[in-house]
Amino acid sequence: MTDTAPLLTARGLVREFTLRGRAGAFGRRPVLRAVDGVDLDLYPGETLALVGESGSGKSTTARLAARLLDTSAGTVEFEGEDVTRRTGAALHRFRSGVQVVFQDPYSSLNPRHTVERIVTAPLTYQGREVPGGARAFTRALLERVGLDPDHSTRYPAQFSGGQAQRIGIARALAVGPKVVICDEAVSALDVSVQAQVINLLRRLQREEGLSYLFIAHDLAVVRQLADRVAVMHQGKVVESGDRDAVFGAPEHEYTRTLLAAVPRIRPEWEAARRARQREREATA
Ligand SMILES: Nc1ncnc2c1ncn2[C@@H]1O[C@H](COP(=O)(O)OP(=O)(O)OP(=O)(O)O)[C@@H](O)[C@H]1O
Repeated sequence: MTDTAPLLTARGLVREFTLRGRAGAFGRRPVLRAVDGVDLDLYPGETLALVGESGSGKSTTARLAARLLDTSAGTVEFEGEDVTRRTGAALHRFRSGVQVVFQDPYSSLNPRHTVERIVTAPLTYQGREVPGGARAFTRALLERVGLDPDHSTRYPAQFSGGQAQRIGIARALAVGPKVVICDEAVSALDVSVQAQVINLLRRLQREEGLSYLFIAHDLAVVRQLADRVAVMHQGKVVESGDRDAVFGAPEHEYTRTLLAAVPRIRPEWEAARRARQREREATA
């Protein structure tokens, strides 16, 4: 990885939130440092997973890297250019390169808009033409993510959770990004649906050379997808490296605790859960 330049780089990222509540000494309100000096490098074609317990700062880091949130300090670079303070058209150009898929597909898709309007919105928002027209463009995108192209005039509520997440992925792909930041993108899905969406992400990466910054608290999912892993604890990256090295021989005490806390799914529970899922699908 080191002989290629990283696509997306974070250096010394800091984000503080001013908390509500009574001001303390000198009239200052309490401040929470959610992200505390994070360095990250995402290389072309790889998946870098950001793991850590709830509240460790993963989502805030993702939002800073995607420029959805302003930094308190530190820089974000994309393809070697500092994008930390970009606005307007320059920010749009950055957004064409870096897209986000969020956790909850239903709340991140406008329920009153058709799929066609949803997936072409990033282009129209940026004032870009939709190549080949909205209908043909949407049909092609739906096919790419494994959905029926005839469903482009449907609304989000007419899709299952897994299908809705595929629409979220299609929307991210619409602008032709090199980086997709997946912020707990498969966490809300049932395990079997999760596996299908993970396979889709893998296929898209293979076919299109995408890079993923993959935020997840589920280490089993991370094992399936990540090339490298960065472990966050209290706003800092405490350990990072190749997936097998981090999982196989964790150096930091916190990583060992995190790995030890992974619930082992008992095979018989998983078999029963799958049977229930099949039943639900058969009666749907
Ligand atoms: N807008 C905000 N205002 C105040 N505090 C915030 C805000 N956003 C995040 N935080 C706080 O920052 C810390 C880090 O949150 P963040 O969501 O980044 O963690 P996380 O590792 O992604 O956790 P989770 O997996 O639960 O989403 C938490 O203590 C959270 O409460």
